[in-house]
Amino acid sequence: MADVDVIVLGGGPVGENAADYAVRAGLSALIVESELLGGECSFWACIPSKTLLRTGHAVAAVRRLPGTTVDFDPAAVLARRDSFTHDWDDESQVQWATGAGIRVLRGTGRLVGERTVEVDGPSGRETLVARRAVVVSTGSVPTTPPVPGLDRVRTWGSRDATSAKEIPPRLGVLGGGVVGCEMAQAFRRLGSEVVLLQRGPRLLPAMEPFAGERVAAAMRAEGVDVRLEHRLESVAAAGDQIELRTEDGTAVVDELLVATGRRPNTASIGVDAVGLEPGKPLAVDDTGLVEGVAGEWLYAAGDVTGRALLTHQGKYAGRIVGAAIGARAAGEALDAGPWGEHAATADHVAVPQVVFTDPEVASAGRTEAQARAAGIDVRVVDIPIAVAGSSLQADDYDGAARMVVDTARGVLVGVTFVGQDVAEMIHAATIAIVGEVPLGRLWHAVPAFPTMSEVWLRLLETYRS
Ligand SMILES: Cc1cc2nc3c(=O)[nH]c(=O)nc-3n(C[C@H](O)[C@H](O)[C@H](O)COP(=O)(O)OP(=O)(O)OC[C@H]3O[C@@H](n4cnc5c(N)ncnc54)[C@H](O)[C@@H]3O)c2cc1C
Ligand SMILES: NC(=O)c1ccc[n+]([C@@H]2O[C@H](COP(=O)([O-])OP(=O)(O)OC[C@H]3O[C@@H](n4cnc5c(N)ncnc54)[C@H](O)[C@@H]3O)[C@@H](O)[C@H]2O)c1
Repeated sequence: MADVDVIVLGGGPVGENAADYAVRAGLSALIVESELLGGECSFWACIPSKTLLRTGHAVAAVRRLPGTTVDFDPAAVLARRDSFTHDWDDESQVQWATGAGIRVLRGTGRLVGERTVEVDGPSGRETLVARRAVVVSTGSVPTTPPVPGLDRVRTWGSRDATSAKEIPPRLGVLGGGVVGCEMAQAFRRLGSEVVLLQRGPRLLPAMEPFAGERVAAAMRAEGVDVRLEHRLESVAAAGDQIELRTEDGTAVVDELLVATGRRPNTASIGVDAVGLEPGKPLAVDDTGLVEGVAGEWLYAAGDVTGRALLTHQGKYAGRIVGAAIGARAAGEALDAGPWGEHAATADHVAVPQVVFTDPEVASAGRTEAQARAAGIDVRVVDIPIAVAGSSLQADDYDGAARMVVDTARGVLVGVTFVGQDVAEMIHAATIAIVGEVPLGRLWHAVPAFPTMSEVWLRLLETYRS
């Protein structure tokens, strides 16, 4: 038994937020964590991957200005990565949790019944029963495609790439999604020869087409061998190396990063004990309640729901879940309508994402194709990013902006920027989409001169002309 209101299964960024917001709502919370508190994001994903990219981008930015000479030491980049991951020690996160009033239990948990979790930990097996709710936030795991030989050679997953202690002379990357693109460029800039195989016609296929096209062009210009429409037919060990066989030849690499997507981590967490199918995402309503389980006690948030595999969006869902559990426990009516306090409405229409390549890709809301598929009449405005702010930022600044407008409502439904340093501009788009700011009013939001945000003025001028 556990003397606790809420048990959170999985202490990644999402579980931490759900527990924190349950405690803020006056409940007690306990996180069960099998590896490191802070999860994939802090130790193997967002944070280490961005440290591997950041120095290379800063160096490239400086080189775009005349009169500069700059170089960097890959070993120092790896050391900075190690400091951000605290050498894969979660003590500071445990201190945060304790300070926030959250209990942490080390061990591997699984659902065994209503509000009941069994945990195998260092001191044996325990069965815990939550008074109010269980939140599942066990994240996602990488998928492996059925390529002959792949199971018989040494491969890297994203964890191996982000925690690498040495830079391989030749790196193969299978998959041209976000992980594949970010890691291909990071390792290229750290000194690897990189070959990237993408089965489809474009990199970053979930984003606007020009995003992947520009990232591919930039990576090729710096020597990444980007092969589109490329099927990896088989893989074989070649001594200590790995031979990749494709329809038009072979490539030999020292390491092969498989970055072909992720699936929700529900295969062995006991969802069958509550009538759900293992391996499938946990479908939730907008308050985070798991669909198909009676009694309003089982919630889920983050990657495990398959909604938006992004830390910020999962944390948003975690905050909503914690608050919703608190409100239900207090007998309060939930504010669960669109944009209500207890509804993750933004998941459907206003998700921001940044791909931290150079050029960066920053998007919010829907792509043109997604908007049209949702039945929205759209007008699309495409312009280069060519304002005083961008020309000051870098010589020969090369960027592109797209705005997708719902013509019936006169509001933005999607924005994408591609270019150096565009990440920090995307929050304005998120605000305009969430706030459903009429374009007539947005016209009065005057961007400061000479910033890159003047691209907003050009987008609106083009739309009005
Ligand atoms: C290489 C890479 C880079 C990324 N970069 C970004 C980025 O820049 N920005 C961004 O927004 N997103 C990024 N993501 C996505 C981001 O990492 C995830 O969306 C985020 O980590 C999801 O958080 P989560 O809490 O749902 O799951 P996780 O972070 O995966 O946490 C789940 C936790 O549950 C624990 N757990 C699992 N099963 C059990 C069990 N049975 N018992 C107890 N504990 C368990 C795990 O040990 C883990 O700590 C990246 C992903 C990858 C792979
Ligand atoms: N900066 C960020 O926000 C960030 C960074 C990294 C990861 N993430 C998140 O992590 C998730 C997982 O990323 P991911 O890149 O692993 O998955 P993904 O789904 O984004 O991309 C996988 C890619 O692999 C390709 N692919 C699949 N099978 C293949 C095969 N057999 N051969 C060649 N190509 C193949 C797909 O066409 C796709 O482009 C993403 O959904 C993303 O949201 C976010």
